[in-house]
This record gives sequence, structure tokens and C-alpha cells, in this order.
Amino acid sequence: MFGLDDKIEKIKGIGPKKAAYFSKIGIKNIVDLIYYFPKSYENKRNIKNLSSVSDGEKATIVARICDEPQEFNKNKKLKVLRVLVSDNTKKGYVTFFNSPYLKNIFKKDEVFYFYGKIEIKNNYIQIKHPEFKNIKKCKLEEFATIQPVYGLTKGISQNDIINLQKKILLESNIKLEEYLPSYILNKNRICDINFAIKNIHFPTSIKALKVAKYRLVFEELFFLQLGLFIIKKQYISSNKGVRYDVPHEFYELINNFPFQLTNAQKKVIKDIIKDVSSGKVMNRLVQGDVGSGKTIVALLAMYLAYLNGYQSALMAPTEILAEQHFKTFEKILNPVGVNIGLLTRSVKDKDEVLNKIKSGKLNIIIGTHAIIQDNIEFHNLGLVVTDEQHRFGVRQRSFLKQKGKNINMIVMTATPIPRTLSLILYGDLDISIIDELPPGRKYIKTYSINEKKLPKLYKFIKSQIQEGRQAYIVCPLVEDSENIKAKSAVNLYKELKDNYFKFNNIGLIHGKMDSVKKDEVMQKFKSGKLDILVSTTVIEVGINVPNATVIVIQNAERFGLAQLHQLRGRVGRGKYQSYCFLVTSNTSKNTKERMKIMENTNNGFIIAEKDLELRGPGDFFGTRQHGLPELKIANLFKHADILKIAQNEARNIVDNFNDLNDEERRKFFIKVKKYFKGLLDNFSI
Ligand SMILES: Nc1ncnc2c1ncn2[C@@H]1O[C@H](COP(=O)(O)OP(=O)(O)OP(=O)(O)O)[C@@H](O)[C@H]1O
Repeated sequence: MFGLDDKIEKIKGIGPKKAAYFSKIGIKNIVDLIYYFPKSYENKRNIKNLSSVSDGEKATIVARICDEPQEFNKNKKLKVLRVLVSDNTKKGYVTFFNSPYLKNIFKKDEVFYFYGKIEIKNNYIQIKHPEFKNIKKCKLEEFATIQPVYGLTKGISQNDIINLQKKILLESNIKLEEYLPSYILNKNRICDINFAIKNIHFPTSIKALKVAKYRLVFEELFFLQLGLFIIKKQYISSNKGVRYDVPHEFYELINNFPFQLTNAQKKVIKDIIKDVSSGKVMNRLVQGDVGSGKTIVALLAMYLAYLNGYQSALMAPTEILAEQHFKTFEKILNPVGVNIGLLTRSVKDKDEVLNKIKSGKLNIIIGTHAIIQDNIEFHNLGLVVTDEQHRFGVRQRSFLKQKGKNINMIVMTATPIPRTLSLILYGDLDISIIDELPPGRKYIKTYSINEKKLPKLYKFIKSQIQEGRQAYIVCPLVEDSENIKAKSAVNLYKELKDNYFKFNNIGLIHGKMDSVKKDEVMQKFKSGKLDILVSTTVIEVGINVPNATVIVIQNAERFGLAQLHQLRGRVGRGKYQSYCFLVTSNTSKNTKERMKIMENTNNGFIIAEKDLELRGPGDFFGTRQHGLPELKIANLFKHADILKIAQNEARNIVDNFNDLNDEERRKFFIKVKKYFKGLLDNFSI
């Protein structure tokens, strides 16, 4: 008899060496083993006649040996054994290579099951190296199973895992205790955990596999969402926010802006005011498409914190961006008496800045994520604004929350994703969306072009420069690489400087340059001293130069759609018509399709959805990147329908938690905590 927490060494045949291999794929205990799901299945249930099989399919046939097997040498190294078989509908060949010992197994007129990949050429049916069994020795249902296929590691074979799973699930009488409440199972027609676990490993039919999978996908998404809702609830109940006032100075600043806020910006500011004046702590995600004006929203929230006597911090994903924000903030907020400090690696008088933060002389601190990583002492930090870029995920947010009491938080993201997914990736936050661009923005005309057209394109760039505009040229690499065939910024810069753009001012910026140099180049470009900036993706986020109207992206096939959209967003930020050129010589169907999407729309939400569609299954949202547990069986895109149901049930549980009895609550919490591996350890319900 096995218990779930028993070590796998308890299973006969598993010594310390094997156990060490198993632990490499996360299997230490019996429970790890049975929750180690197959990554795919071999469906030997696909039983076919030879007359109805098609080329390329995998099928089981039941056939009689027509003749003695033929043996011949194809070449010196390859011995072929060919067996003519028939199932009364048609004849075909079963072929084996270098396996002379099989000759005596296939006796004339005996009947065998064969399973393998069917090949048909000119009406000649062949199965190479099939699995087989004599029908006298095995029943069809024993042969034609749906066989699990597991992910392996060195030292472990398919049979190792299959045999262990069999020992536990089919031969021992292991029973799991159901941990989902029966009302959820009944309402959503979800099978119980024992059926699910047995059938995910050894499905008795395709339908049973579907039912089992549904349950396990549901449960994974349900616990993920539940944990996130619990974190959110905890943020709210454990932190008694400070009630902010909204004095007239706040509206005066808005009235003095050179532009009117868009309705979407106003709506988000209203959400923020509602949060901070509610007496609860704010945890808000501001999602807005590229160039929709998120910075100004952050600035206003931070000004409001200042007006209420609190410090605030803005964390940018790059130093360049931190410096840009610093300058924007100084320009707008210095005149109204706000003291702003910049804290990046390259700041010289760092100690002085730190002292001023501690003493409260600085009201707003702008920097990179080092602000929270280093143990900086604040005077009275009241608001933190972060960017979701660079892995500032749920774990870091939770860490920050535990650092100080009552800290309001705004997370900015320029990656628009569907709402159901925001609820997962930002499940601990409330969500506001800026779904409108400032007025007067023109559609960025986008063209996918072949490298051969570059001279023509450079001519066009020259004409834009003559009109007083500027251009970015983005390369995937900093320097040329032996292994990757793609343009490098350093080389392209040299090439263009000496040739096409000899008479123009051209600059180079990339991540390997030191910050002072980077800043110098960026300032030159911003002030219009440079006509062209050759760069890597360091300019991807946030850089704001409204006079730039052309962006050329070299080797565009190497970038994801969301990234291309971000890069493209560096232009079209002012009143001028802007252009994006995606340079690629890659003619694959996928590249063509992706370039078409970029040509056809400027809308980040549409691009995000298409991106998901094209990328297909897999953990492409990088739940891990967001600090969430890795999904083992669910797929946020493929299982969007189940996700919605799981979200509703999770919300229901959190809202009505007190309706559950202690035992139910306990069971849940153990499961959710386990699932979040430590993240929820400081939480209670
Ligand atoms: N309501 C508005 N009307 C006109 N211009 C605006 C408005 N709001 C912001 N802007 C301007 O639009 C430009 C882009 O704004 P901002 O940099 O805040 O965008 P963003 O959403 O942060 O973009 P990104 O996601 O690319 O970083 C800036 O030049 C800003 O001054």
C-alpha cells in the first residue's frame, strides 16, 4: 500500500540512482509521479483495414502472415526483413531493419496486430518497424491502448515511467481524497480526481481522456486564479490605505497642460482617485496601447501623492527611460514645487540622493528596478509606479507590499492582452484600460519590404530628413555574430555613415554602451542634432521623440509581433505622418502572415490576439515570467473557455469564503499554497 507522500524509492525496483534521475524531472514522491502528466499519447485504438488506411497516419491493423518473411541486403549495413500480410481487404508489407531474429516469429498464416505509421506509395502499403503482438497471446484491447508519452530525461525511459505509473495507479489501490467541492464538480460536470488521474495516464477511451483532461485543466486554472484572488483580497484587508484628498492644485496642473487629457486618460485618473480616496490600498494595472499617454497618468498619480504629503517612486525598465521620465517630470512638476530625484546606476552623487530620499527632501524618485532591490530607506513612501517589463511580476509586487504598509501601487503595461488573461497575469490587481490615443495621431503606414529595396528606402528617409524629420533604424544584434545571420547595429552604422548617409548626422546606440554615452546619444537625437539613430531594441520601450517619423526594423522576422508593435510605437507620437518598414528576406508562410498583420493594423489588442493565435499552444505568456506557477497541463489561450468558468468559480469561492465549512477551507488552502510554492506562505484567509 502506498501513501501519496511516500518516496518513490518505496516502489520495488527504484534504487537511489534511479530516484536521482527521477528527481531531475521533479518526481520525488508518489504524488509528484501521478501528477506528472503525459505530454502526448499514442492512440493504438485507431484500428483500420488495409483498404481504408491513409498515407502518414498511425494505425493498428490485424493481419495474417501470407508468406515466409523475405530477407535481403539493401546495402552493406542494412539488412531488410519484409513480411507480406493481408487482412482480407488488401495486402501490405511489414518491414524491419537489421532484425534477423524476427524471421522465426512471423509464421505463415498466423495473425498479428501491428501498430505503426502507414506509408503508401503507388498503392504499395508498408509499415516500417511496427509494434506487434500475436493475437493468440494478447487481446485486442490489451494491445490497442491509448498509450501515454512522457517527457524524459537522461537515465529514464518511457517504459520506466509507464511501469511506475502502472504499479501505482493500476496495481496498487491508491485513492486520492477529492479536494474540489462537490457543488463545483456537479455544476460543471467535472469528474472526480481518481477518475481524472487514472485516465490521464491510462485512458480507457478517447472520451475518458477528454473528461479527465478537462478536470485537470480546470483545476489548474482554478487554483491559479484562486491564489491570485486570495493575494488580492489579502492586499486589501491587511493594508488600511490612507485616504487622499484631491486639492484644487491637482486640477490646476491638469488645466495648465498644453493639451486636453483624452477621455480614456480621464477615466483612468478617476479610477485612481476613487482608489486612493476610498481608504483602501490601490493595486491598479494601467493597460494602454503604445503612445496612449500613460506617463502623464503616472505623473498625475504621483503629484497627488505629493499633495497629500507622500513620497512616490517610479521604476522604469531601462536607464534611458528613467532619464527621459526624469526630464519630463522636472519640466512639469518643478514649477509647482515638487523635488524630483533620479536614481540609476550612473548617478554620481548617489549617497546624496539616498540621504535626500531618507530625509524626505525628495518627493518623487525616478529610477530603475534597483529602487526596490537595494534596501533604500524612504521617508514616507506612499505610491510606487512600476512597469511590467523586466519581470516585475506578482512575486516582486507581493515583496514590495510586504516592505511597507499602505503602499499604493500602479503597474503600467503597454502590452494589451484580453481581459481573461489580464485576470491571470495581473490577477492581484484591478485593471484600467487607456483605449484611446491622443487626438491628431495619424495611422502609421507599415510596409514589409525585401532587403533589395533598401536603397529606395534610404532615399525616402533622406527626403523625410530634408523635411526636418528623424528616423530610427533598428537591428537585432549589437555586433556581427558568427552564429546568427542578422544585421548588427555596429556594422550597419559604419556602413551607412560611410555611404548612404555620409552627409547626414547619424548616431549609434546599443545596450553594451555605458550609460553616460547612451544618454549623450539619446539627448542628441531628442534635440534633433542627429537625423538618424541606428539602434538595437534598447529603444523598444517608452522612448518619446515626436519628431521621428520613420522606423526601419531590420530582420523583422526575428521579432515577436508584440515587440514589433512596441518598436513601431516609437514613431507616430506627434502630428506628422509616420512610417514603419519591416525589412525581411524570409519568405516563410509564418513570416508573411505576421508581416501582413503588422501592415493591416495599428491596434495593439488585435495584434496581441493574433500573436497568440499564431504562436499556438505552449506557455507562451510566460506565466513563470510573471512570477506565477508554471502551467503543467492548461494552456491560457487554448483553454480560454475553461479559464472563464474557472475564474467564475474562483471568484465565487473568494467572495463567499465564509459559506464553506472549516474542513473545505482547509483543504483548499493547502492545495493553493502548495500550488504557489511559497508565495502564499505569509497569507491566511
Ligand atoms: N491627451 C494628450 N493629448 C496630446 N498629447 C498627449 C496626450 N497625452 C499624452 N500626450 C503625448 O503623447 C506622447 C506619448 O505619451 P506617453 O509617452 O505618455 O505614452 P505611453 O503610453 O507611455 O507610450 P509607450 O507605451 O510607448 O511608452 C507624449 O509626447 C505625450 O506628451
